[in-house]
Formats: sequence, C-alpha cells, structure tokens
Amino acid sequence: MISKAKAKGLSASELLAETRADALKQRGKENASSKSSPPNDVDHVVAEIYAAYERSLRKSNSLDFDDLLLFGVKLLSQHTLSVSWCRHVLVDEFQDTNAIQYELMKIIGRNADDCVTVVGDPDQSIYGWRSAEVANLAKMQKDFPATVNIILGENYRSTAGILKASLAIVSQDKARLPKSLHTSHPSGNVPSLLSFSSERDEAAFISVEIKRLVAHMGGVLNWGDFAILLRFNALSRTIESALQKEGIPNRILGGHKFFERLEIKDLLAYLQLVDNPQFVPAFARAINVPSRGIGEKTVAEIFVRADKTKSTPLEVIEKICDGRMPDIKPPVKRKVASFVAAIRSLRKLASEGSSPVDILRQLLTLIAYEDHLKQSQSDWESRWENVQELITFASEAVYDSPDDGEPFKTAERPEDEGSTPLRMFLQASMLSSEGDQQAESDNKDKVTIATCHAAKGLEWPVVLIPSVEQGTFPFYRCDDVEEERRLLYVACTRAQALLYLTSASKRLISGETKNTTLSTFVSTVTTEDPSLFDHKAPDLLPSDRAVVSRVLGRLEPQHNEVIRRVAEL
Ligand SMILES: Nc1ncnc2c1ncn2[C@@H]1O[C@H](COP(=O)(O)OP(=O)(O)OP(=O)(O)O)[C@@H](O)[C@H]1O
Repeated sequence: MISKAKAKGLSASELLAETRADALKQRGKENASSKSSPPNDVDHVVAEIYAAYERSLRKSNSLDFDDLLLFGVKLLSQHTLSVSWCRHVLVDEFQDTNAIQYELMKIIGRNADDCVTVVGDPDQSIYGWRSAEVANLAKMQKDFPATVNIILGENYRSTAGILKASLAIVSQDKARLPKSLHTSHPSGNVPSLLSFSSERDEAAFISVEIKRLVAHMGGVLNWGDFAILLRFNALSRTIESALQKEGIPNRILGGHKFFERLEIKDLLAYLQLVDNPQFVPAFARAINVPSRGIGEKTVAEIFVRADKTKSTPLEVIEKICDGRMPDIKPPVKRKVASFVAAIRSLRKLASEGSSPVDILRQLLTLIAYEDHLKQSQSDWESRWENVQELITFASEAVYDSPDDGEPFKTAERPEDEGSTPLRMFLQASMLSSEGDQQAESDNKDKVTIATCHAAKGLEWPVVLIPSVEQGTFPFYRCDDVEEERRLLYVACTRAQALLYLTSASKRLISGETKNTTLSTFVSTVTTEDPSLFDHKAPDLLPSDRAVVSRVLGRLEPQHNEVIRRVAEL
C-alpha cells in the first residue's frame, strides 16, 4: 500500500491527509444514511506506518525502489539544468508506466517536447498490480498536444494463424480500444489447443513434442527456440521434471529452478535432517528457519562441541535441550527447544512410516512456515504455491522413481532396505534437482521456461502455454480478469511460427486431484470460431517446414537431414 501511494507520488503526510479527508467524507455519509460502519482504520494505520518507515529510511541514509523515482522527480524538477542537455526521450512499454514514472518522463522531456516518443500497446498492459496506469496513454496526448499518433498495424513476428487466434482472445474485452493487426507472413499452422487427462501427461507431451519438432525440422529448430510460458512459478516443477526425463536442457528465465528455490531448500533441509541427523549442511540451513535468534557465534560453538565430542550438531543441541550440557546458558536452551521438538516429532512420524505428505504438512505446522514466509518474503504467495507444489510432488514421489518410472518398492529393491517413504521422497527430490549445472552463459541452447510476465517483449519460434484452465487463466487470486486475458494475449503473441495451448482435465494441487476446465478466454472464442485452433499437433509436412523456415528467415532443412533425425528419434 505504501508502494502504491509512492507510485502516485503521494508522500506520507499527503496520504494521511487523503485518508483523513476520506474518513470525514465517510462519516458524513454515515450520518446522512444513519447506518454506522467503522471508519477505514487500515488506511489510517498504513499512513502512519508509511511516515515511520520514511523516518527509518532517512535515518539509515537509504532510498527504496519507489524513492529512486520520487526523488528523481524531485531532484530533476528542482535542478532543471541537469536535464537541459536532453533532446530526445524514448519510452518503451509505455502502457505499464505508473504516475510517478510519467512525471519523470515529463520532466526529462521538458526541453525535448517535440521529441518525446513513447511506444505502447494497451492490449499488453499487464502490470496493474505494480500500479501501472493505462491512463498515461491518454494523458500523454493531453500534456503534449502536438503528439502524433502512429498506429503500428503490421506485425512482423507471428504467422497469420497465431495472430488471428491471439486477437480473437484479446478482443473479447469489450472495453478494449478497437485495434486490428495484420501480418504479411503466411497463415502457417493453426495453433494447437490440446487437452490431457493429467498435468503429468501434459508435461510429458510438451517434452516429447519438443523433441519431435527438433527432429522433424531437420536442424532448423534448436532447444533455444522453444519457450514454455507459465502463469505462475509453481507450474514449473512438473514441466522441469518431464524435460529432465527426456534429457532436454532447460533454464528458468530470471528465476530459480524448482528445487533451487529458497522455500523448497528450507523444507528439504528439515526433512534431510530428520532422515540423516549427521547431515551438517541441512542442520546449518534449518536451525534458523524461521529465525530463532541463534547467532553465528552460537552455531559455531555448537559445531566445535560436536567436533570435540565426535557427535553431530543435532546431537549437541538435543543434549543442550535435555539439560545434559549444564554449562550452556538458559537462553540458548530456550532458543533451540522448539527446533529439537520439531525434529523429534518429525523423526517419530518418519520412523512410523508416515507418508511424506503428512510429514511435510506436520513440518509446516510445527515451524509455522507460512507465517515465516509472510513475514520474510514479499512474494510469499508465489513461494507458498511452490510449497503446495512440493506437497504434490511428495504425493507422487513415493510411487515413482524419476529415473526409470518403476515403482520404488522396498521389498523389490534390496538396496533400499530400511528405507522409509520419507527417504524415497528425498531420493526422488535429489534426482529431480541434480544435473544441469552449466553456467548461465550457456543458456542459448536450452528450452526456456518463463512466467508470462517475464516473457514480455521477447519472442521464440515455438511457444507452449500449459495449464490454460480456469483458475490459471484467469489466475485464481487475480483482481482484474481483463488483465489476465491480456496476459494470455502477451504469451500467445511471443510465438513466431508455432503456438500450443494445453490444458489438463485433472490437476494435482497441494497433493489433491482437482477437476479443471478449459479457460473461458479460449473456450468462448473456439465456440464462436472453431477454426482458430486445431485439436492436434501439427503434421510438419514439407510445406509446414517451408513456412516455419520462411517466417524465421532460416534456410529450409535438407530432406536427408530430416529423414536422418526422424529415424534417430
Ligand atoms: N520493419 C520490419 N521488417 C521486418 N521485421 C521486423 C520489422 N520490424 C520488426 N521486425 C521483427 O518483428 C519482430 C517483433 O519486433 P519487435 O520486438 O520490435 O516488436 P514489438 O512491437 O516490440 O513487439 P511486442 O511489443 O509484442 O513485444 C522482431 O523479430 C523484429 O525483428
């Protein structure tokens, strides 16, 4: 809320004045209607916290991200000479600028008012949640009366088929500014709209299809030409695992792979420690998650003692907790008590053969992990979704070995003797996360997994969008359905030659199978015009190969090369 106020350029005192005025108005209305409803205390409290937060920022001589804009505007408006050199201003992605960014543009462009150029597309406005203001497009025309409006109606990126389907989706927004696009590219393959019985079948199809396309395109397409665009991060787990199974190198654009994410590593550290009390890295990670105020010095002391007594750090703190190390100060004993209690309770569950799902759920309760995320991570909702996805993984992992698809049955696998379901789960998670340790610079020949938001402004020859379902598009916790529609439009229009929209009729969510339905963004347009999508994957006939190559400006593959690669596949 503070960030939103800053995005509008409101200082703490202005926000306070605004909320006071609102409260007065509200009270006036209440008196008039003689119905009593409490004044909006939250806004008032936020304004006060805002003021205190600002004081604390200034005290530590710091600016936050929003301040960089606010102070930028303040600085440049007071010191106009500092921008007098500027003759030309160009702003890209203008539809996603907020009020304060607009002010900044106006100030910098003061001496360049004949030469301010903005490029934007209202159909691609997807940052409402970051206080973007589509209204800036209209404001621009008012503030700069000489503005010339140039419509860029030609799309040079996508085939006509992709453009037609994408426009049909975004055009359902009746409040949208009418706009049409054309392309001189050929129609190409009609985009594919495919439905699967589960998210695993969907992910398996995506990986196998990528391999098929690479082979059938005879060297025209490489791994780096594919992007899988997700509505939210947690969807990546099943996809990553399917790609790994097929040996397809992949990368997450601007983020971590599922098993490298902080919340996943935190929880696995606890479970590893339960399974293997000697595993020091897990101990070192888990001991202060959530923060127990156990300082570095104390942790170092625990390690020294473990070394001296030839025991593990976990054994040392168990002894501290049980009062078997009398020279330890009571505060330390208090601090480690909840940790030891949690580990003991989980250990009991594991030794009784409880399912990893139950152990994980118990762990989340014992350490109040959701609260910890809320308190420590601004993007806690997305991280909490990853936690739910880990529960889903746990519900599958005991029955699946990721390497060969064979069941992990203790009796049939002598090497797994003494294995608990928890250990099987941990083994499965290790197998899912290992490998692919190449440097980031080596990203060119990898399939990209990205969120739709992160894909903005980019393009790939082939784009696959999984989970095109209600609850995903529009996202179940979104505020603005129209923005969700535009987001799907942005994702679809990243594709140059081939586009796939897939969905699953059943999806495992937090370990439970839920029925899902196709996104209404797509089902409504297909009802109106069934020719927009094909319900099968493209055949990739020689004529299809020719179109794909032409759209990408690449040479057509040699027939022999196609035959060789397909045979190899
Ligand atoms: N005049 C042109 N002739 C040929 N190709 C072009 C031309 N203009 C752009 N392209 C190509 O079209 C593709 C899209 O261009 P660009 O990324 O600049 O569009 P954009 O409007 O920024 O797209 P978006 O806003 O959807 O991300 C790129 O591959 C670019 O090389």
